[in-house]
Amino acid sequence: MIVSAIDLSKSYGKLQVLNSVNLQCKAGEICGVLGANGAGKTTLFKIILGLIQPDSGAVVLHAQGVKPIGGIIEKPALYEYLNAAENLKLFSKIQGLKITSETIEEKLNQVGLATDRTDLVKHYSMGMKQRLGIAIALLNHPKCLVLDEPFSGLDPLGITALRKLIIDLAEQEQLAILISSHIIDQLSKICNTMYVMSKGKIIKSGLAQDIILENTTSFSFSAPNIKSSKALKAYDVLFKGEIAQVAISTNEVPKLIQELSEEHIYITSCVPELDMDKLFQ
Ligand SMILES: Nc1ncnc2c1ncn2[C@@H]1O[C@H](COP(=O)(O)OP(=O)(O)OP(=O)(O)O)[C@@H](O)[C@H]1O
Repeated sequence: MIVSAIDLSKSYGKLQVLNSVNLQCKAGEICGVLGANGAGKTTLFKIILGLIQPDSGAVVLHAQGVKPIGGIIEKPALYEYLNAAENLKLFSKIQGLKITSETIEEKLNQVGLATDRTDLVKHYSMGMKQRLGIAIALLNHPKCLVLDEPFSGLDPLGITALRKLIIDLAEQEQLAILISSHIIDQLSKICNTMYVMSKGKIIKSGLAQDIILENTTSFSFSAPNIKSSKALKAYDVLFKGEIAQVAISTNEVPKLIQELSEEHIYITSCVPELDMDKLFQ
C-alpha cells in the first residue's frame, strides 16, 4: 500500500462529516470515492493531504521522499497572471526545489501541455488548468496523487483526455491515485477500486466493475426491430425508440440475447443501467 486512511472521523461543530472512514490505495491503482454533494469527499481528501487534522484516526503513507503525496483540492490553485512555465518555476521555488528549463518542458510534456505557449494561465481552459495543476503536484515526485472532482467543468473531450493522462500516470509512473466524483460514470471508466460514500461513511467498497454489476437492476438493449420481440413480453420493459430497458439481472443477459437473436433481433449495444437508490442504500 502507498496510502492508508485508518478509522478517520471528523466533525465540524455538531456535524459529523467523517465517521470511521477506512481506505487504501496501492501503487499503480486508481481508487474512486463516489459520493453525493456534502458526503465528505473533500474533507477526506484534505485530511489525506495533511491540510486538516482528523478528530481521530490516522493517515499512513508508505512512501519515502520530501513530499510523498500531492494533489488538487476542488480546483487547481494557480497564479492566473503568469504563464504555465512561470507557474511551475514559482511553485518549485516555494517548495525549495531547483527547476531547469528542461524539467519544465518535461513536466509540460508529461501532462500534455504545449511547451511553446506563453500566454497567461487565466486564458487557459479548465482542462488545461487541471493538467497544469497535476504538473505542479508532480514537481516533488510524489508516490500518491489526490484529485478532488478533477472532471468537473470539463467538456466530454476534456474528460476523455484527462482520463487518459490519469491512467498513464498510474500505469507508467506507478502512482497511487485517489479521485473523487459525484458522477459514477466518471469513476467507473477509470477506477480499479471504488469506495461509495454517504453521509461521511463508506457504505460500499470493492472492484469498480463488481460494484457496478451488483447494483445494476436493468440493461438497455438496442436493435432496430426490438419492439417486435415476443421474448421481451416475459420481462418488465420500457421502450425508448429502438432501445428497450429491461429489468433483468446480469446472469440472465446471455439467455435474453440468445432469445432475441432467434427472433432475428440482433443487438447492437447492451448497456448496464445502475440503480442509484440501491447503490446508495
Ligand atoms: N470548514 C468547514 N466548516 C464547517 N462545515 C464544513 C466545513 N467544510 C465542510 N463542511 C461541511 O461538511 C460536509 C461535507 O463537506 P465536503 O466538502 O467534505 O463534502 P463533499 O462530498 O466534498 O461535497 P461536494 O461534492 O459538494 O464538494 C458539508 O455539509 C459541508 O458543508
